[in-house]
Amino acid sequence: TLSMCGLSLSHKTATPLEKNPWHISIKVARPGKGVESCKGALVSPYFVLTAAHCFDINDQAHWITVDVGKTTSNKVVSLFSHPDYNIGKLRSERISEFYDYDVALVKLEKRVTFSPETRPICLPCTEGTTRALRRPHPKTSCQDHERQLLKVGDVPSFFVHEKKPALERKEVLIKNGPKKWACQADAKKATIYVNVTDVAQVVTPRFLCTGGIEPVVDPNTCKGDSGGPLIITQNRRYIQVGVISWGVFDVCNLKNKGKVPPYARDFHLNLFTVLPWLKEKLAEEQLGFL
Ligand SMILES: CO[C@H]1CCN(Cc2c(C)cc(C)c3[nH]ccc23)[C@H](CO)C1
Repeated sequence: TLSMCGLSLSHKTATPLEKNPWHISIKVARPGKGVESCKGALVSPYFVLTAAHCFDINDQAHWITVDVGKTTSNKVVSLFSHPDYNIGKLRSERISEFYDYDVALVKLEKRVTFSPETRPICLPCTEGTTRALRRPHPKTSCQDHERQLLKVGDVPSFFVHEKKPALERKEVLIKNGPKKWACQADAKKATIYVNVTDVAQVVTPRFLCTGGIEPVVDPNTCKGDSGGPLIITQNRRYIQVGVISWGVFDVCNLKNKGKVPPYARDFHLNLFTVLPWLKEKLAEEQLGFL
């Protein structure tokens, strides 16, 4: 049977992981170069969805540890970054980091046993999401999912920031209507994008944009939130629509002394734009892709 996705415990005494049972912490310990911290989401018994920029072409599998539920360092067997991800693609235009298609799947050595603190999140265009959206099966299409989840306008969503031992939910609005263009335009205020003439060079159609102060002040991501899920809640079920990719301003960087500018925006890889790749890589996970 297809196990239920996007379920969590929400009572007062539930633990942080029971409230966010899909939450995954990823660490890459590069000898002589320190540890890179990223987050991810459990999407099936074998796979964790995260950001491609968490990894480097020279990373060895045994440098990567993945904390799932209460067990730490599940062994990584393979890493599938999206084939169109290439952080150095615009180097010739003096744009040092390019985050298009910033998404990856980590395959674990051992399948994960689900438990109250270890459960998968729902992915768009799967049967699990059709059920979570309470849409009549099989009439529901992938386009129906997109229309229902990413409505035109300011779309309520959240990401999870890990502040040990807590997992804090940060509510943000996806600017998916008239505010989208101002959201994207602020990307040019990022330090490394000074040479960017047309923002469309770096903010490609793959991104969802959050942050800023209109209509309300949105919390911002930190570098260490990279790879975590951007989540939409429907009927108390959790559906991942994005992967935290990059931000204009790292609110956790102490040099920034916590003063956050109004142009602090965050960009998330929109999962609806990489469905063929997701479907191919997760073909054996019985998620029932539409
Ligand atoms: C475009 O120029 C910027 C690229 C990314 N930024 C780092 C960064 C990454 C890599 C990932 C996530 C999730 C971030 N959230 C906030 C910052 C941040 C720095 C600015 O801090 C320069």
